Amino acid sequence: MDTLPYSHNPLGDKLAADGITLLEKDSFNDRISSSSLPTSVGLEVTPPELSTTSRTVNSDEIVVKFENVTRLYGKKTALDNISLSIPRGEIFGIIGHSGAGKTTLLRCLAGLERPDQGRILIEGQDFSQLSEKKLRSLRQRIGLVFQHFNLLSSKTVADNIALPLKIAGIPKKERSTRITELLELVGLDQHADFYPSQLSGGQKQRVGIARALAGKPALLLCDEATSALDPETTRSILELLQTINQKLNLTIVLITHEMSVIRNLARYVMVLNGGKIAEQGLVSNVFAHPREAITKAMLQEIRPQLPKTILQKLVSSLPPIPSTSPASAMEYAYYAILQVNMSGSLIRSPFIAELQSIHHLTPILLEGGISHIGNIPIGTLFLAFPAQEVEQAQKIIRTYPIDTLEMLGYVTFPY
Ligand SMILES: Nc1ncnc2c1ncn2[C@@H]1O[C@H](COP(=O)(O)OP(=O)(O)OP(=O)(O)O)[C@@H](O)[C@H]1O
Repeated sequence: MDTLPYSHNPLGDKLAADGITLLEKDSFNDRISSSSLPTSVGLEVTPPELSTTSRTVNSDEIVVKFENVTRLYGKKTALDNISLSIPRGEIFGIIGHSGAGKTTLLRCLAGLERPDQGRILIEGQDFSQLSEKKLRSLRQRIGLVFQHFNLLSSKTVADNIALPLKIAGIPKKERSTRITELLELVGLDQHADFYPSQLSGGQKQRVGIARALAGKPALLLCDEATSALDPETTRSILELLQTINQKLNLTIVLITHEMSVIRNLARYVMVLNGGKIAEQGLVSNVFAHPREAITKAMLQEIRPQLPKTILQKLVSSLPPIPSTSPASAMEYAYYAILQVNMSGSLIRSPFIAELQSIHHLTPILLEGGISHIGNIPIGTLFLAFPAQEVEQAQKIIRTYPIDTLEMLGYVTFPY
């Protein structure tokens, strides 16, 4: 008898309890009927929640729509008035700390929970109005990828992928063709007869992805799909998800606590905090111009950091000047450190050279780095200026199209 590793995965437990995709722990005996969904009307709308994009989308291109969704657990508001629209073929990331409401949102999205207020529409169908039976068939339009893969250990790779097809009543010959296609898509065509115990973590997740795609879903939900993987394997799984998104024009929702996953894969991001939307929009905009403290804090994960040796020596203000020394001596003994965040063409300009040659400042580059979101470069520089230069330096730097400028404090050199 197979045992699914649900215990590692709270969502897996909850999904198992609700009988979705991985259905019953041993038997997969829930029967899901296949159904075709009506196409929705073709009115021209621009999703207000994605106002950072100028793209105009047909309403029938919106695969997921939340309208003022609130979900309560007793007195606890797990989701508070959430509105979002996800156009077909997009990769949408949802990020937040533990307890932010990510799992609740995913469960609502998967049709496992009904909102207490508001509406959820998948391909124009209102989840909250559907009977259990219709809800089950709508769930078939949703593929789920789990953090801990949730494969059946006594079944081969091919049989794991076959399960949802069997449940959907797909004939054997068709199943076999589909499995061959899926194995090729996920790069496991040589592994059909392997058992999960013979696979690496990344290969197991490839099987999980193939299984989620078996029913040709309209939407792929990935719940911390790479959190159990090492960085190299994470990269290869993110590349696979990107290939799938492009080849199949499949809409993907990523739930994660890692900004690097959002940066590498998603086009849109929603930051959840305490059940509320902190901010949402194009990843390139939100990353370059984070408005909320929670977003800024989460972005620290992927921005370069000031070396610890310098951080430890930072003081927030210049120490009192000893009566025996002239003020200038004290100023000359200290450097002020500025953090400059910038994006786009400024990164490719001779910014530091200009500070020196045109403005006669003497910055020292302490630390820095550039990441790319799509083809937009986003960079951070930590610059040290002699304390007496820092006011002027801030004024001048603010005349450039930077994203943010922060004065971090003072430090003596050599550090
Ligand atoms: N069944 C429940 N009963 C009561 N409170 C709940 C229940 N499920 C979730 N909560 C609460 O709702 C809030 C959101 O929980 P949720 O699991 O959605 O957060 P999360 O962002 O997924 O966190 P994590 O990353 O730790 O899984 C939390 O405060 C949590 O304690």
